[in-house]
Amino acid sequence: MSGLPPFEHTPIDTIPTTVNSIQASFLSHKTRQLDFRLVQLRKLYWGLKDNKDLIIEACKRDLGKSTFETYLTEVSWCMNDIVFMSKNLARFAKDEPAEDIALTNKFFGPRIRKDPLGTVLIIGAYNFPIQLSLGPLIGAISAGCTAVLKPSESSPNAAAIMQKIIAESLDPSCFTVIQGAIPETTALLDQKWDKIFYTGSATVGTIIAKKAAETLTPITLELGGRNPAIITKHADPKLAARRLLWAKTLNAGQVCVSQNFTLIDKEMVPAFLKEMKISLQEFYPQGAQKSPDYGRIVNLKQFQRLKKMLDESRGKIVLGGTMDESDLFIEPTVVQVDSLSDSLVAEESFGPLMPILPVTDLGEAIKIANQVHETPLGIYPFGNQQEMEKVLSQTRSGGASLNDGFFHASIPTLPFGGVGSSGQGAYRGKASFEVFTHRRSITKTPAWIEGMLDIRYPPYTLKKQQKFAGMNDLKPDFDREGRTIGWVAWLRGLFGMKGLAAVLVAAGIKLYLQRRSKL
Ligand SMILES: NC(=O)c1ccc[n+]([C@@H]2O[C@H](COP(=O)([O-])OP(=O)(O)OC[C@H]3O[C@@H](n4cnc5c(N)ncnc54)[C@H](O)[C@@H]3O)[C@@H](O)[C@H]2O)c1
Ligand SMILES: CC1=C(/C=C/C(C)=C/C=C/C(C)=C/C=C/C=C(C)/C=C/C=C(C)/C=C/C=C(\C)C=O)C(C)(C)CCC1
Repeated sequence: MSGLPPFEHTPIDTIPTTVNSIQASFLSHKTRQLDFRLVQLRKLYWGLKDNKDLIIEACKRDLGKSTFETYLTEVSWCMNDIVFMSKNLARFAKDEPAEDIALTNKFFGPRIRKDPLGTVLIIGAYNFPIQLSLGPLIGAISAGCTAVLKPSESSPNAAAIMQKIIAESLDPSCFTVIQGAIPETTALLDQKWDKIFYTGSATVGTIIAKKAAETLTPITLELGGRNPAIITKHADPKLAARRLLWAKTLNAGQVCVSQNFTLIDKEMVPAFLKEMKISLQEFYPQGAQKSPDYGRIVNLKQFQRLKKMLDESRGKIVLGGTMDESDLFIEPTVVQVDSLSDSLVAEESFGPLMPILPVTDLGEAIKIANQVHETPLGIYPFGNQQEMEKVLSQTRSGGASLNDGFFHASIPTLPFGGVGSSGQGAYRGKASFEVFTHRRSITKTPAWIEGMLDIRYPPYTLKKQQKFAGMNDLKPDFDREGRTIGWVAWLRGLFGMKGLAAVLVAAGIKLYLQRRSKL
């Protein structure tokens, strides 16, 4: 008896009614109250704390995740997220004075109200089943939305324990879990949502985006990888090996942001492989399969997909390579490949396979990185400062870690998301609140100002137009060639100043600003 609840598909015919009632709760306005949101968040915190051991057990069963990794990346991750939100929510939710408002418009008190988007659907992925489902849910609760969560059916124990925690901790009229796979998700997508937040593959992301487009439903898509690491000849091979091995062994490489392939200067290959071997031995002295720290592939289907990728590779296995289907175990495996079309480079592995492709120089590495995936989720250059800056300035990606594998993604309050085909929208920290929030622009026109507003009403006259232009038109600080014009020309344009007067005033302003910046 583990105490883990069973995973049970939600009957499909109940889905429309459930969604209707969650929508009705949004329209009851109770989630708009800040106190209500805070209480929900705090109850979820205690629900997680009280069920910590069951979550650890669930992730062990679903993914062979170690207690350490489940604690770090799932339980403590979400609990910290809640404490952070609870401490900052009042600040995030407060009306903001609008930025960049001209003096004449200040009278109308322009401000930004943070409105909840409404009723949202959150669809989770299997690899970090708790974090990738509850992270967005914490954002939705904070923003004042009501929500339905559809966890991944591929991590059924984690899905079931989340359902229990949510049912016991949160207001069931506002937040609920629907369990299931494609049929249940399809039934959910047939409902009208105010936002869909999806984490998973680009293939399913496309299905979601098409469905959402039918009703102009906004979406956030957190999609997949094919992320490059780049090692130049100036990199430290020991650091690169250790850090990239970590990024591919956490959760047995089932991490959307881990490197999918490594482009390595050919001079560095022997040193890098030597250090990789040492690091692997240090991480798992008795071998990865015997280590309690190393996870398993989520299911047989994914195991066989990874095996096929390795079998079809024309590369040479230089480290690891053992597999055990009965245990869903795949050893951390480094394969030296010689072509971009190799099965290990062409597809996202989402497992502990580490192809390395030798290149002649950084220029070639950047060219290949851009060719394989124009906009990956992450990019990981190792080299000197100049080389890493060059990688940043000549590539695009959702995020980047210099001199590391996906460090940026392990900082919980840094906005996280893809770009282009690796996703759209970002969350975590304040961004989790914002992604479920509409920034509603508001003004209030005072009654007493009516006399001054006269110029906006017909009948229109040239005099009214000139008055409006005098008040409203901005003076350009650029000339007809697109060049920024200096202080002297700008003052001349602004005040009609002539020659020496403009030069003197400009010099005076410049001197004043220089002195102030020194203070
Ligand atoms: N960017 C991120 O934050 C992030 C995080 C984790 C995983 N991923 C990506 O997700 C992929 C692996 O995760 P996965 O296998 O759980 O993804 P997946 O796309 O197979 O499944 C994700 C979710 O979509 C649902 N789903 C699957 N097929 C569907 C269909 N035809 N119609 C409607 N819904 C459907 C599933 O039930 C599940 O809840 C990888 O590509 C990985 O890179 C991205
Ligand atoms: C201790 C001192 C210092 C600081 C040390 C620091 C900052 C150590 C950091 C350790 C880290 C970052 C450990 C790793 C944690 C890994 C985590 C949290 C992994 C998270 C994985 C995630 C979120 C996966 C996501 C997956 C997704 C989205 C898709 O699949 C100094 C340096 C300050 C000095 C004093 C001592």
